[in-house]
Amino acid sequence: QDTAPMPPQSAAMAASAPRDPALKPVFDQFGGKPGLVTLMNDFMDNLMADARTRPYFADSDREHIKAELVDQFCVILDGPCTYTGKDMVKVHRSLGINRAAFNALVEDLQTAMDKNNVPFRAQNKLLAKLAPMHPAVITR
Ligand code: HEM
Repeated sequence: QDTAPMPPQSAAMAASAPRDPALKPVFDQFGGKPGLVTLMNDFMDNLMADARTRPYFADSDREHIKAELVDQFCVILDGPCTYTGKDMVKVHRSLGINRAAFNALVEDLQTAMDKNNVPFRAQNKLLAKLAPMHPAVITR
């Protein structure tokens, strides 16, 4: 069908994929949008304290990234937000990110979620949505 909607091809589109209403309780377990703001502060602190990830973020606009991440994760968790940030492929393609750096970032996110008492199952729901994005982010 020429008019059939295309399925998401990659993480580039995942943030704009159809929302999943089953995730609404998970959004609440993250503390809603205020919870995501706090989470992203801790997440970025972890990324900057981690020698594996710090080099990527040291010269970036970290306040801007945090704000975009709040909106993006809010959308992923079916919260009342809109992601207006850049395309995932375009943002990451010149950064030379490998699987080790990706895994390090996920660990730093998990540590931040633990600190914010996000229930383990809710953590896994988010991580399950992020994992398929790796082809958009990893370039080497
Ligand atoms: C699923 C994994 C990831 C997601 C969902 C994600 C999401 C994002 C978002 C939403 C932005 C902001 C986009 C904008 O400015 O409009 C961003 C920027 C950025 N991300 Fe990621 N990211 C991921 C993985 C990574 C990894 C593994 C690294 C490096 C270790 C990384 C490094 C960066 C950097 C340095 C920027 C800023 C780029 C710039 O300002 O030019 N990201 N990311």
